[in-house]
Amino acid sequence: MNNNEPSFEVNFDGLVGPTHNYAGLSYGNVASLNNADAVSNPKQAALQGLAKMKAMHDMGLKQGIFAPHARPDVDALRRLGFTGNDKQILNKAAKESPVLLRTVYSASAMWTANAATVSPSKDTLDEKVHFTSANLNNKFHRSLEPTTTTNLLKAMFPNNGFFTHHLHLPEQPFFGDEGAANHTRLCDSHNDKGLEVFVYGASSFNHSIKGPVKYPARQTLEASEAVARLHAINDNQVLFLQQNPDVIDQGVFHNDVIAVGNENVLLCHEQAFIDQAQSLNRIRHAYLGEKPLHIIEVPTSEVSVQDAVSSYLFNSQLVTLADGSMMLVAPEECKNNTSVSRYIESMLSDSNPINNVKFFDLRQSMQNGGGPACLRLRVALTLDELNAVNPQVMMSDEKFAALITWVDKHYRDRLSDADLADPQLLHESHVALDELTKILALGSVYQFQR
Ligand SMILES: N=C(N)NCCC[C@H](NC(=O)CCC(=O)O)C(=O)O
Repeated sequence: MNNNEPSFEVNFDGLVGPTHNYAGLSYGNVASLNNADAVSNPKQAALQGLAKMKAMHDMGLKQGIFAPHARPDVDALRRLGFTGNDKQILNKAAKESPVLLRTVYSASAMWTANAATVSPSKDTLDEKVHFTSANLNNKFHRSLEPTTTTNLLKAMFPNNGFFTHHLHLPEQPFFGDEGAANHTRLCDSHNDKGLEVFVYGASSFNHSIKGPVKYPARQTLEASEAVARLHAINDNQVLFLQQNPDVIDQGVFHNDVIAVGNENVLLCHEQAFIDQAQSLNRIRHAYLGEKPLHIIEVPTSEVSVQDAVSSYLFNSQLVTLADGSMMLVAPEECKNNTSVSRYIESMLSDSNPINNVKFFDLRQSMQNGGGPACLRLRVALTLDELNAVNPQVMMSDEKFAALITWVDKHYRDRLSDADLADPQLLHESHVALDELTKILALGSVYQFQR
């Protein structure tokens, strides 16, 4: 099965936007709620993200940059009945509904694992790469993202001979879709046909499927099925599994908080899936590769669900290095958690392809429930497809330097709730993003530029 055609997994990381703040908007996401009143540092957040991107680039991996969205989204406030010019609207919202003001300021598009679901050309009937932006219907602040996400994806992947972009699913809870955070691809190597595993939290139509009782299930079975249909994924390359509803109720709001896959490795917690033994057997049975599939199941006795949620062990990235070995790209919180760091040590010495770990300080994002894997959208590409990507969105030493200068010039180092009423913040944000679209050659992707 293994072919020699070169192929790449490119990680497109969300560049943290200038209005990154803590607003407590994501019920079911423990970190978001715990830090609802914290003061953020957008500059540090952006620099932490860029440091990770640069480190990945320096390791020889292909790294891309996903631009932030324009915030505040004043049009959303207009749609909700606020009138006047931008400044008047922001003032009125600050007085009448501070919570709505927070939602339209959220920089949540930084978590690009939720931007879209991507199916590589090796998996699709027409042999094109398919993208469907996620509707992120479960949270109002995130439901503002899909249209701009699609504009950005089209500017990043402009060649319709290689890339197909689908409209996000209906904006309705029955089709709640959170993108690649609930989607893993298993294969011998990125240039082989993969098994696309879609993980859902609940079903909208089938009430015999028991969902969580405390926190919401953000991804529905019906949404996953629709995305697989849109992408025309070959039948033998798709699997739908249910996430364990009990762990959703303990703060595992996306599957990538409890499992991560890369090529022929699936690292997951013992409680990740419903009927775990049967779910894992379905994966083994459907796996198309010839190499051994490594399913590394982390026992509760070694890492509790609570430790998994607080350390974000499973929100690590798992990447294949040039020598074929795999590296865990983990948040620093894993190093500081005794049971998690002990587990990582033992996993690295066990016989499996993962034999290295690198820890990153992503605290600004982590405090909103976003770890290393939340910050990136994986796109597996052939060489021809890679050559068709807008080259200006790819990381390089020069691009890194330009982005650091840009962040230093435009970003504040402190943002609290009180700052959101300041219309100057909107102005600063627009000036910064207008300049960014030139650095990344994106064209007029934002509403304020049209
Ligand atoms: N697991 C993945 N792939 N992504 C993490 C997304 C975190 C995001 N947090 C937020 O949206 C918090 C915003 C706030 O409270 O200010 C969310 O809950 O959707």
